Amino acid sequence: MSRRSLLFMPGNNPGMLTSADCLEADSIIFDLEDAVSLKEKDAARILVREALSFLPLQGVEVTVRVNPLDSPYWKEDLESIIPAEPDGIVIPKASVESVQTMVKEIERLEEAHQTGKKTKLLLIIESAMGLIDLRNIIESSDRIDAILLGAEDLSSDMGIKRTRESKEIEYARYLVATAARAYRIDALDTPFTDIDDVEGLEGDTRFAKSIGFTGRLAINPRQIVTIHEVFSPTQEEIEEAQIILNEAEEAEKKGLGVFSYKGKMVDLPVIKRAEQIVDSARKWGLVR
Ligand SMILES: CC(=O)SCCNC(=O)CCNC(=O)[C@H](O)C(C)(C)COP(=O)(O)OP(=O)(O)OC[C@H]1O[C@@H](n2cnc3c(N)ncnc32)[C@H](O)[C@@H]1OP(=O)(O)O
Ligand SMILES: O=C([O-])CC(=O)C(=O)O
Ligand SMILES: [Mg+2]
Repeated sequence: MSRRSLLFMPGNNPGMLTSADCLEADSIIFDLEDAVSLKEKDAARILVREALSFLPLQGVEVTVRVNPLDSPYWKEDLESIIPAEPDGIVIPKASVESVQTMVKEIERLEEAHQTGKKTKLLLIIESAMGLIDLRNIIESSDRIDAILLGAEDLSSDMGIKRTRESKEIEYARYLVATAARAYRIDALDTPFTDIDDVEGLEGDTRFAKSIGFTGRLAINPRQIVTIHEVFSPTQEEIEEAQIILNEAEEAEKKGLGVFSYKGKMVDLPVIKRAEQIVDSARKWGLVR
């Protein structure tokens, strides 16, 4: 599954939860972790379970971010949420140990409640250790569908300051994007926290896309349009990709593996990129 946007909603906010399927996000994350205060943990867990069970939630992927392994909440979170069959569980502060322990519990609950579903995992990499152990973490379960970078916790773990320019998280971004692409799973970038800075969001998202991210997290519905615009191919890119694919078909008939288009060489990698563009345009309804 490829997602351009994943919108966070604090799990204790019923008004937001009920808007989940009408905000146009590709995916929603009902949060039980850092957007929910300690006093509200129990209330949020119940509300999210009810939302999953009784809201229509059609046409949008719905996942739940549980609390981390070193908290007293994660087990109760899973016990309450897995029977309500979310599409995925988002594991914060991911490590090999947290993935393996939570997968065991998820499997037990799926079996006990006969959910008939293989819940996907989306992992947040948000510590220095998480970054250097990335490969082992991704290989620790076959349910992992996406890697998310969590730059706020990462900065706090590293003792560094977050800036609008984000130079300080560049290495982490390259690592996460490259590792996720190596395993053919979604590479999802950290949220842009200044919700009023549309220009900043756009520039930062363009950079993320340019190094291999396939989507990013959002914290406010107003950020979705910009994120989708950046992660969707433009009409010009789609038209050019279609022309290249047509020309490639003609070249193939003539037995040519390489040809030129607008003075530039077209060979297999270029054709593959054109296919990717047309596939994603189809997926997002930008072409028939
Ligand atoms: C580092 C991390 O862990 S990030 C992940 C955890 N963080 C979160 O989940 C935060 C989610 N976002 C939010 O709570 C809010 O967007 C805030 C606090 C950042 C800003 O809130 P506001 O200033 O009220 O935003 P804004 O004025 O744009 O809200 C407009 C409308 O959108 C709604 N809205 C805002 N954010 C969201 C959201 N994430 N999901 C759904 N609806 C939302 C508001 O409820 C409001 O609705 P209304 O007009 O019916 O009252
Ligand atoms: O991963 C995220 O989306 C946000 C997060 O938890 C962080 O930045 O610490
Ligand atoms: Mg975090």
